[in-house]
Amino acid sequence: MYDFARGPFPRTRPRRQRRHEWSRRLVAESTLTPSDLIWPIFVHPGTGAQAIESLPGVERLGTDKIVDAAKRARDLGIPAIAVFPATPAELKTADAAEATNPDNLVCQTVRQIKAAVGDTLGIICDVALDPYSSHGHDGIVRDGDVVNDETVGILARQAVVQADAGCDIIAPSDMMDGRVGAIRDALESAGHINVQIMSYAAKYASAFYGPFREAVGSKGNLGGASKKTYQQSPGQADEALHEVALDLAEGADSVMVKPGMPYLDIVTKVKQTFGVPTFVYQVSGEYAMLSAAGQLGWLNRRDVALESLLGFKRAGADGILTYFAPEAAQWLGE
Ligand SMILES: NCC(=O)CCC(=O)O
Ligand SMILES: [Mg+2]
Repeated sequence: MYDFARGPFPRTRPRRQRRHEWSRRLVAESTLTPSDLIWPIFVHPGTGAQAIESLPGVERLGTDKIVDAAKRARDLGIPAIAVFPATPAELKTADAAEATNPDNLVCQTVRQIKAAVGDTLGIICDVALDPYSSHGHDGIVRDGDVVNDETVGILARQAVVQADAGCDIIAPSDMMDGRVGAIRDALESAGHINVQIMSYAAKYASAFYGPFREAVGSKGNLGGASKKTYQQSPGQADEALHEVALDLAEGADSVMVKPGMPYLDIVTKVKQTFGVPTFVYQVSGEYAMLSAAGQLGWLNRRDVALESLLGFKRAGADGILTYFAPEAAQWLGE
């Protein structure tokens, strides 16, 4: 029928299905649940909680706080946490020896959490030297170069001490070539055949990591130096697929893209190309940006956080590392 006063009636009206909340739910293509979230937690060797100025709402947790945080994660339905240490300055050295100390802060924390929650919560540990090195780089520096193969040998030992402590998922974030294969071999040789590897396969040399470096105290160590000789340049997409292919061939169980929001196209490409568990890290700068706008009243914290997380799911991510994890899980449960 044609109404000459009003023009043609659209036969297809996408708005029909948007009219009611039940209908929007019924046609929803992507959903977000607490099971999609991984909570990165900062730990320090003392007691009490320390604020992190550039990450409002995020704290470094002392030894008396960490078990409660782990239980909170579990009770909120968050499947796994990632533990990051703020290593005291006096333990940082050029050779990052503390990284392979079986009694370092991360290993102690993992043992403490596992003793309390067992296998009801997964624990992820980063493998990289930056929280332990006096120069702030992820690897060993020789003549100004971050040397690959020598670093890989240390990373493999770091992975084994973390697995010995009870870590469930080893997450190499260093971007050295060949480290996934070396870590896999080292884990197998040490009997850790069921310890997973979640590889930071496509990690970009990004300006969004600033607040994290404040949180683990590596900012001053790094000074103005960049990580561009090992992390990917922001314009690279094919190279990300190459990196993912290499890490899968070397034995990674899952892969990660990092940062998140500026790299959603990479998440989609990785998921569509490989069809493997694909994670994305909504990094500290992304959290800081959304939090700051929320504090200023320019954006609604809850709404932008949940929208950004759902966006990662729509892009193809199977899970998201995010500092919003406990808050988001709580919002999702309301
Ligand atoms: N390896 C973990 C990180 O580097 C996190 C970066 C961030 O949240 O900015
Ligand atoms: Mg690589």
